[in-house]
Amino acid sequence: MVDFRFDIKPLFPQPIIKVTSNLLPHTFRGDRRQCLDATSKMSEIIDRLGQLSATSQGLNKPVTTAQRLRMSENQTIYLLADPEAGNNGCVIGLLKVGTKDLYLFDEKGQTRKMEQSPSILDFYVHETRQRAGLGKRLFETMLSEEQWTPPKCSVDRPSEKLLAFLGKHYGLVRTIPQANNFVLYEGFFNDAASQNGSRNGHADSPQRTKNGLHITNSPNTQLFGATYLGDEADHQKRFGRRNSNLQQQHQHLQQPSLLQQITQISPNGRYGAPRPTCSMAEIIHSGSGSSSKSGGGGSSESNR
Ligand SMILES: CC(=O)SCCNC(=O)CCNC(=O)[C@H](O)C(C)(C)COP(=O)(O)OP(=O)(O)OC[C@H]1O[C@@H](n2cnc3c(N)ncnc32)[C@H](O)[C@@H]1OP(=O)(O)O
Repeated sequence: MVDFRFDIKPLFPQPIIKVTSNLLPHTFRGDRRQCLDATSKMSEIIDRLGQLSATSQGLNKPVTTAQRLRMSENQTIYLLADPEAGNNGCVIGLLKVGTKDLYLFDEKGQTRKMEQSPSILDFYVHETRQRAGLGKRLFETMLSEEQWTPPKCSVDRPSEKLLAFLGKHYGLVRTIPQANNFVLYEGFFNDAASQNGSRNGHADSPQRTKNGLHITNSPNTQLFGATYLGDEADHQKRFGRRNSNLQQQHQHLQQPSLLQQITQISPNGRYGAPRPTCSMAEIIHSGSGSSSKSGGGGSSESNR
């Protein structure tokens, strides 16, 4: 468990607090001096937990820092503490979520732009307290506060532990292959609400031209060309199964002008630095025939 040189109790009047870009607990009340003191301590807590999370995931730099949260407009960190542990209390876990504008493939392989899509960005429970239900407690609090449901959340390159967590607690197993590092589950695009991804989310409906081609200004379209939106049978007749479509996309990528475009929209954040392979997400992505480095819209938080 993570303790600090200062008493965390004043910052944690309850075990789970929310922190946004002002770097103050959502419960905070105080004058200017207290505010400065609280932000400084919160920064220390966030940086420490962010670093521990990165280390446990084998990342070479943290996805979560106080500085990044301060610069963000739509991210929230949930922190779980045990204020009564030891002399000063200790912090046990962190969950960072936010909304992202993402270009995503739906179940039919059609590109959709999802605006303000709910995303799980970083999640960590201290090693000494894992598998005791604390992750679920943190996650449930987040779902209730954000008014999200699990299938409507995209997950930024989940670790094997997180994949297992989502499978166990929420029955999320079947994924929809993507060309970026976000993992989506079946149900993401379902029903009227999911057309919006969530209360916040909003999907651009694809525009169909006379010849059935779907053209948007999305990175997927820029990279792979327009997508055919005809009936499934017709689709298969024209293009064969999705694999052969992806093969065509791959050939399309060989063209120099497209390679240049890829460079121009080369990923940042999570994509920015090398990371050891061999996570389940890696298997899912390679199984879909798509490259996790081929863009697809929406910046990942780090290179998980
Ligand atoms: C977008 C991202 O943030 S990706 C990165 C996710 N974070 C990490 O991988 C960091 C290391 N892991 C952790 O911090 C934690 O394991 C978390 C946050 C994923 C889950 O928190 P926990 O408190 O362990 O979750 P909780 O106790 O509620 O649920 C337990 C379930 O999570 C999964 N899980 C947790 N730890 C493990 C593990 N070591 N191996 C496999 N599955 C695990 C399992 O499904 C487990 O159920 P089980 O014990 O019956 O097999």
